[in-house]
Amino acid sequence: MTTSPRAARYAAAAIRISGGRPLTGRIAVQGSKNIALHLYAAILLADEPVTLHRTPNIIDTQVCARILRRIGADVEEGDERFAVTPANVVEPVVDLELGRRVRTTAVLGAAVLSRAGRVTFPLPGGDAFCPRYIDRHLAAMSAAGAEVSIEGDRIRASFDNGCPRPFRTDVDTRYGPSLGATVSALLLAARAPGTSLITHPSIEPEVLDTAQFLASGGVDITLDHEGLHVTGTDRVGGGVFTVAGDRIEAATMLMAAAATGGNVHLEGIIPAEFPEGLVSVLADAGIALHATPCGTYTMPCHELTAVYTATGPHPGLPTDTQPQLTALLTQARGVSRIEERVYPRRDTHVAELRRFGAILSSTDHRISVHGPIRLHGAEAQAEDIRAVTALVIAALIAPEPSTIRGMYHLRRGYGRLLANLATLGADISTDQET
Ligand SMILES: CC(=O)N[C@H]1[C@@H](OP(=O)(O)OP(=O)(O)OC[C@H]2O[C@@H](n3ccc(=O)[nH]c3=O)[C@H](O)[C@@H]2O)O[C@H](CO)[C@@H](O)[C@@H]1O
Ligand SMILES: C=C(OP(=O)(O)O)C(=O)O
Repeated sequence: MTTSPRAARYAAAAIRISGGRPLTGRIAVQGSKNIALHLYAAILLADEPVTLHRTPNIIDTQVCARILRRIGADVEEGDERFAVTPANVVEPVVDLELGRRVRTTAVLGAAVLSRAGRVTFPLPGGDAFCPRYIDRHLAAMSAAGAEVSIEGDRIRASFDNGCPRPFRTDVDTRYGPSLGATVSALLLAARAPGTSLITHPSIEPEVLDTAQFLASGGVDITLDHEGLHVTGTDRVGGGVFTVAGDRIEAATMLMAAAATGGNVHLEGIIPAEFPEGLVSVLADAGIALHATPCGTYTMPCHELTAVYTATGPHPGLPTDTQPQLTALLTQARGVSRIEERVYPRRDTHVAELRRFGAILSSTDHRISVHGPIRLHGAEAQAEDIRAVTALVIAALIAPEPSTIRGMYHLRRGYGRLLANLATLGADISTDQET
């Protein structure tokens, strides 16, 4: 990931927390970071204006808005609102510096290729907790008829005849279906004149919501045992859409509350929006989710229990909740084991959690956590977006003051997480952000 001047400022900023108090109360969940980011790419296909509501106010959406502007779109950013009037002339480049800062760069690249017939984009950024491949994105581009070449960290793709042809592509990887490659393939197929087939697709909400967006714009999409069948159109409609609640932020908040012996009422996300794998591991640990008229409620949990679990593709346990779950399980009775199966490893939080007194180990993709442990205050450094929230949870448990650096990662994905924690009663402050 490249660093911007803002990233350098955030890197020096610290989050200060004095924990040891149960977090209790009611908060509103932001719109989903990952759904919003994939929709920002899909918007590039629309021939009519699009407005998204409930967009999270985070660094990643700001960076993508700038990328869209440089491509030529007329972009208007408001309070949790993002409106785009399509470009008459599409600049077929995902800005090389901005594109290195976000993960959806290859998906943006597919969108520009689909729309403009050619594109140059850099290798994506985002978290760097392990190698994150994009070969299935490039395979979808080739299958759609593009000539694809890689020069250093720059990828070029172009169609001879200026548009994608109907194609068949498989987006499976050794770690399961690729979410991002499924969306890239969808965006290419959406403008191909005929029916394409995407086999072994991811069915994460990011994919289904992007498919719904395209379907409402006139693209015919069906999912069956063979995969996603997509019949493209040469004119994609626009409209108004609302981004679903951020299930990862919601899960983080309820785990923070449970880890401190508190309970939380989450507005803007209902229990059915939490993946089954997450609901069942939380239930095994002793945390039940209840539906309320406008959200989700958790009861205080008196004793957390150790679990054996593994991350997996939707509707399994999301990899993006694994670090927070690791922190929570330091308070659960027994030895917990979590296998990371979406990535070869995702464990930058493990060594940092030890600074709080946690007893845990990590071997390749397996993490073991002993509990319950009385955590103490610590100074820790977060290296990625969910690791930072795992460390925040540890600091909320520890009664002594803690300092966590890595604010950039937090601001990349969460618009008001710290404010929400304060609303629940956390003693939390940050350095002045300039
Ligand atoms: C299926 C899944 O859970 N995907 C997660 C993944 O989406 P994201 O779209 O970022 O990543 P992918 O789903 O594409 O990657 C999943 C795995 O497949 C591998 N891979 C991917 C593409 C490719 O072309 N070749 C390849 O080998 C990756 O290296 C990774 O190990 O990270 C996001 C951020 O953490 C999460 O929100 C998503 O839930
Ligand atoms: C790893 C994540 O983000 P990104 O793919 O943007 O790096 C995440 O959302 O947990």
